[in-house]
Amino acid sequence: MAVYTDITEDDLKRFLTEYDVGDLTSYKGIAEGVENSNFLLHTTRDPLILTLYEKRVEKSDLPFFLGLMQHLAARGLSCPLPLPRRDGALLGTLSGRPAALISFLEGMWLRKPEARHCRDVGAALAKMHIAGEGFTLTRPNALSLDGWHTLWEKSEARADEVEKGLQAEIRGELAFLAANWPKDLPAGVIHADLFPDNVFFLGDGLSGLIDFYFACNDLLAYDVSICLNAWCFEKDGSYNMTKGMALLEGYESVRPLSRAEAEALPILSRGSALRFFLTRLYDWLTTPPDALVVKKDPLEYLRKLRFHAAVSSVGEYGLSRP
Ligand SMILES: Nc1ncnc2c1ncn2[C@@H]1O[C@H](COP(=O)(O)OP(=O)(O)OP(=O)(O)O)[C@@H](O)[C@H]1O
Ligand SMILES: N[C@@H](CCO)C(=O)O
Repeated sequence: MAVYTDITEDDLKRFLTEYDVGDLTSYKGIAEGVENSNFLLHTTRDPLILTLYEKRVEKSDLPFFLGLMQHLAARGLSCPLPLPRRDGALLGTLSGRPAALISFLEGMWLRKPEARHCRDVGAALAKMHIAGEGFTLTRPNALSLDGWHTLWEKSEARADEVEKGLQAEIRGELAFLAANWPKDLPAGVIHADLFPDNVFFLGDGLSGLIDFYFACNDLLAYDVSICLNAWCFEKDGSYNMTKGMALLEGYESVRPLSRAEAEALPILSRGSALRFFLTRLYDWLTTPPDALVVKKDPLEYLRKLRFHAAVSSVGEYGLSRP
């Protein structure tokens, strides 16, 4: 589930008086997602999503996230649009949390994506990178090298409870990534969490991208590596070359990767696997057993990290280069 903060009908109705969205007819909590509390609202007009921002979202980052959705939507990317209140603000407060209303995006996320969907995602990611150009607000990636260290310090002492030997392995990995992380690759606004549950399909096509709450400024190819990790591995932990090839072809059909970006994919993928390993490990160790949220397996990302650490050429991802 992801309803950490409950709301009352009275409070919600009062909150909605600040907006020109019609009258509330029904609402319900949305079980999916792990970060924020989401509700689906039906009104006498369009359906809406109400998001209450929770622990990992800094309130000072919200203008970046909401402004980015506006910027991308204005440039033709299909993504939710935050609705302004009558006073023009995009953000209000409900049940003591920062809260926003965003437009409802039609579609469903795919439980079993195929290679053709990976191609669509690659192309959509590249379109997002291009649409993000000219967005004037900036937000450094809080979950890059420094953020990984901070997260790791919170879990390190208990890491071997999850798998013996983890402490030493992750210390070595952090040191390797710090010493070898690429610096001079093209950068811009990245989504940073484009997992299958954040991409909607309708009928045969991709209908839009959601959940921009990790978006930030970072290397564009790092975003590609996040998608390789999230879309191109099978449940048994093996890399699916056909999906990888399709995702990369889709991306390059819109924005070709430079040689330096292509060559950096193994280390970027290693870093992005570590990023999701670390947030999952932290949640694994700190989420109370009675919490209604489904904990995600950190070891899935440790296995992916090990795969990337063993890659010796980008051909192993399905990227053909002369
Ligand atoms: N604009 C939207 N239109 C339609 N449904 C939406 C929209 N935004 C969110 N949802 C629904 O709410 C669910 C959770 O949303 P979202 O992924 O933003 O939550 P989250 O807690 O940030 O999750 P995550 O674990 O992916 O970080 C989605 O899977 C989807 O069902
Ligand atoms: N997409 C993330 C959760 C949200 O950050 C994961 O699967 O670990």
